[in-house]
Parts: sequence; C-alpha cells; structure tokens
Amino acid sequence: MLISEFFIMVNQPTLLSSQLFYENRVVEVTLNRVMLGLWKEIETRRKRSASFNCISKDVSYTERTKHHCWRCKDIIFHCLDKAQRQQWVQTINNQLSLLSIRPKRLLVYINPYSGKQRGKWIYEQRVAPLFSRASISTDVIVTESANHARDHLKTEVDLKQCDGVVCVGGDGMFSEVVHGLVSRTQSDSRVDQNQPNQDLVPCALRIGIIPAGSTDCICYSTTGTNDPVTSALHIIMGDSQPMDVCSVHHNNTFLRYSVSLLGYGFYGDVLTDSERKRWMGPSRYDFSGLKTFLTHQYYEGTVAFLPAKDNLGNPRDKIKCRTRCHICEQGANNGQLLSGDHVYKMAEENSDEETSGDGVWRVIRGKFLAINAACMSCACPRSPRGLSPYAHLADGTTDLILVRKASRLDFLRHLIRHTNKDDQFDMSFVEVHRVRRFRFAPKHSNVISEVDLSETSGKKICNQVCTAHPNNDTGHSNWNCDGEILPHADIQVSVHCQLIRLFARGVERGTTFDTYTWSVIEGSNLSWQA
Ligand SMILES: Nc1ncnc2c1ncn2[C@@H]1O[C@H](COP(=O)(O)OP(=O)(O)OP(=O)(O)O)[C@@H](O)[C@H]1O
Ligand SMILES: CCCCCCCCCCCCC/C=C/[C@@H](O)[C@H](CO)NC(=O)CCCCC
Ligand SMILES: [Ca+2]
Repeated sequence: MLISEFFIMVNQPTLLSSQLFYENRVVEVTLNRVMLGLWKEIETRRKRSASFNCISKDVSYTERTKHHCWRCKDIIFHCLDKAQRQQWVQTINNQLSLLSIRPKRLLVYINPYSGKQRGKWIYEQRVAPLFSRASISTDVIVTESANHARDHLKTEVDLKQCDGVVCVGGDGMFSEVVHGLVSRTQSDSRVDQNQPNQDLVPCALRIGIIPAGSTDCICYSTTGTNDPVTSALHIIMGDSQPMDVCSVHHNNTFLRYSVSLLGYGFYGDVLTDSERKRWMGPSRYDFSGLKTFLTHQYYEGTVAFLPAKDNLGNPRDKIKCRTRCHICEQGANNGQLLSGDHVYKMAEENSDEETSGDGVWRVIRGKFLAINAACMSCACPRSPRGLSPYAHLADGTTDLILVRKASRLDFLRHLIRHTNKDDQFDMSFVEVHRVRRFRFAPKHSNVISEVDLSETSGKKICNQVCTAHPNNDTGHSNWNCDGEILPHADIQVSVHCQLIRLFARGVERGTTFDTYTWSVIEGSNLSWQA
C-alpha cells in the first residue's frame, strides 16, 4: 500500500531508509532530499502487526489544503530503539538546517489596532506556537503609534541580525515596513530617493505578512487567501515572492511608495471619508463607499503614461499571475525601469489617445470618475479577482485604469463587476493600459465638478452627502496610496521591478499536492497517534 497523501518522489538519492512503525503497521520509510524542501517517501508494505514496544519520533509537515490554505500536520513514527530514533532525528534535522532559505531569526511588528484589533491575539495564539516549533527565534515589537515600525527599521535596527521582517496587521502596516526597509536600503547605499528616474537598490530581507487588517489586499494577492496560519507556514518554509514597488513623486520630491493601489477620484474619496470613521472598523469602507458612490463626483485632469513592452501582455489578456509566473520572469529580464529619460510631454490641448511607439509617452485628457493604478491584481475578500485581475506581482508594470465620466447606473455596473466574474473593463467609459510610468495633473482651475443629480434614485441622500463631500471646495480629489492619503494631486509614478521580496509564493495553480517537512521532535514513549 502506498500512503499517497504524503508524496511520491522518484529518482531521488536516498538519505536514509528503514523499517519503522506507523499506526499499527510496519512501514518502509525512505528519506529523500528534493529541490524545495525535504520530502519523505513512504512506501508501506503490510508485513506483520507492529510490536508496540518502540520509541516515537514526531515529524511536522505542512500540507496544502483547499482555497490556497496551508495547514500543519504531524505524523508519528515509532522506532525499534533509541539508536534508530536518534539516527532519523539527526538526519532530518541536518537536512533542515541545510535549507538556508528558511529564516531562523525574525523581527516581528504587531499593530494592535489593525482591523478588528485582533492582531496581538492572532500572533500569540496562532502564529507564535508555529514559529517556536520551527525553532525560529523572534524579536516582537507591539507598535505604540503610527510609523513606529517604519522609523525603527529606518534608523535603529541592525538588519544583519535577522533573516526577515514580519508585520502583523493590514496593508498600512505592510506599507510601513516597506517604507522602513526600502528607505533604509537606499540610505545605506547612498541612493537619493528624490530622483524619480533613479534605479533603486533591492532590499535584502524578505517581508512576511500575518493578515489582521481591514482589506489585507497584499496578503490575499500574494498567497490567494488571508489566513494567518497559511502566511506563517509560508514564512517557515522560506518561500520567496518578488514584488514591484511604485515610487510616487511630486515636483521631483519623493512622497511615498505603493505596492497595490494608487487611486484618484472614487478610491481617494472613499479613503478620505473613511479615515474619519476608523472607529467603525472594516465596515467604514462600506459606509464611505456607498456615500462616495452616491456623490458621483468626477475630476478633470491629464494623464500621461509610458506603455509597457508588448512581451508583458496586456491587462485584458486573461493571463493570471501565478506561482513562478513567466510574465514576471520576462519583466525582470526586460529591466523594466529603463534609465534615461524618454520624450515627455504633457499635452495642453485635448489630445485623446495620442498614440506613439515604444518608449514614447501617451497623453490622455478628460473627466474621470476614477483613475486607478494597480501594480498587482489587488484581489481581496471584497473583490476576489481584484481591481485588475490580470495584473502581475513582479513584472515591472502597473495597470492604469481610467474610468471616464459616466452615469451613476453605469458606474454601479462597473463597480459590481469587481465582485463577480464579469469583465469590469468591457465598458465604453473604461480603458486600461499596462504602463511602467505615469503622471497625473489635475485641471488647475477651481472647478467644482457638477454632480449628476438627474438620476432620481437616492436623490435626497445624494444631496445630503454632496454637501458634506470633502473635496467640493478644491475640485481636486486625493490619491489613495495603499490606504494612505497623499498630500498632492499632481504626481509622477515609476514602477521598480522586483524591489522587494515577500515570504510567499504567489497564488498557486490548481490542486497539486505539496508537502514539506519542517520540524522533527523526539518523543520518548509510545502513544499511538495518527
Ligand atoms: N500603535 C499604533 N497606533 C496607531 N496607529 C498605528 C499603530 N501602529 C500602526 N499604526 C497605523 O495604523 C494604520 C492602519 O493599520 P493597518 O493597515 O495595519 O490596519 P487597517 O487599516 O485596519 O487595514 P488595511 O490597511 O488592510 O485596510 C497604518 O497606517 C499604521 O501606520
Ligand atoms: C455596490 C458594490 C460596490 C462594490 C465595490 C467593490 C470594489 C472593491 C475593490 C477593492 C479594491 C481594493 C484595493 C485595495 C486597496 C488597499 O490598498 C487599501 C488599503 O488597505 N484599501 C482601501 O483603500 C479600501 C478600499 C475599499 C473600497 C470599497
Ligand atoms: Ca506589477
């Protein structure tokens, strides 16, 4: 009989092989080393009923289950004597210690106020026991204020003393860690972040995300789920997923980095309104989303962008970014952030769709309900396929989505399509481009966009929310940069291909059965456990 739930590896050199007891059977157990981890091949031939007089060894391993989740399982073998047990435990531990991709020391930041304020509980109850079982030592810091983690990483930490940084919280907490690590890496390398065209130095340390926030879009888009145990196991297994980072500048001054959404208009207004309602927790986005939708504000401005190379596909090609994505490999090979400036012009006249060849900027002017740049799919529980379902995590591009002025009903249809399988880009007022840089300039006059009150449904509520709208007096919206409000509407954005790496492996395809061993514990007496 073959215990196929574990794994079957052929043509691998055998490290150790012996007859052990498993459940009430004698089994032939073979230990092999393969590329990504330590696998065990267990071929069992029913021989004779096992003698119960033996010594146990408890092997922990991770196993992929449903919906992209991973779980930790144990298997207990029983050995004939202490010497045999010692030999197995030592061989497995030796092999595990050779896996240098697995972290041994981690720096952990917990935001106690993320999401439903359960970050500390999630870490202590669900994650810390797994780290300790995997012999990972941790320095845990519960943050005391916003930017505590960012500033600590920027100035105080000896980065050589750890193998990775873990944040427990939401997208905002991840953003803090990215800012801390990227800024620190640039200042250690004497790179000036204020130059928009500057090539940045990639960060050496990987980042892990234990999701505990309100949106958890980055965790969901990089693992396929927002499950803390799955994220902990990706960290333990030492997975590595490169990721693009956008730098955002205003007049040659660095503002912020972004890895998920840069949104002007709708998402900027939702965020501006929701920040005043933090006390509502995650449901603040539903409230502010509805309010902003009813306001139906549009904004005038000019967008200029540098298109991506053709070999990186396009935002509607139905090629999803998956583990070991070939489009992302291509992007890294292209060296997407080409140095040297390109012809750049911001058209003053209304030059819709001025087309030009590769390396030449295109300029589009208009009235927009939303301008969104999705550097990754931005999939999250609210929108399982995301803002741009075919965007890539590490290809050096961002998908620029322009939603022009449209009726409230059409905009609602567009929004609803984010939550189901319909194509949100297949609408006459929506266009989407894969780009490596873009720039936006709002129309400078003090225009207050007219609010379309012609549709009668919700007219009364709409009148009320319009009077309370945060941006009515400027005619400008705000940029939502990964959940933070930017102080300027006029921005320049460049994508930096694979600037950071996460303890993740991207969203996995299908249901292939993967199993990895990650710890072995010596037991002393016999307890029959399956
Ligand atoms: N101790 C703290 N006190 C107050 N604010 C903090 C603290 N630690 C971190 N923050 C800030 O809290 C903000 C929100 O945190 P976080 O992103 O973790 O949760 P969230 O907003 O609920 O989730 P999401 O970003 O997924 O929507 C971040 O901008 C972060 O800078
Ligand atoms: C009537 C049905 C309408 C349904 C519309 C659903 C559309 C959902 C799209 C969700 C896109 C999330 C993009 C991620 C942005 C994060 O970087 C940011 C920080 O966590 N979250 C938000 O800004 C929070 C943004 C929340 C928006 C609602
Ligand atoms: Ca990308």
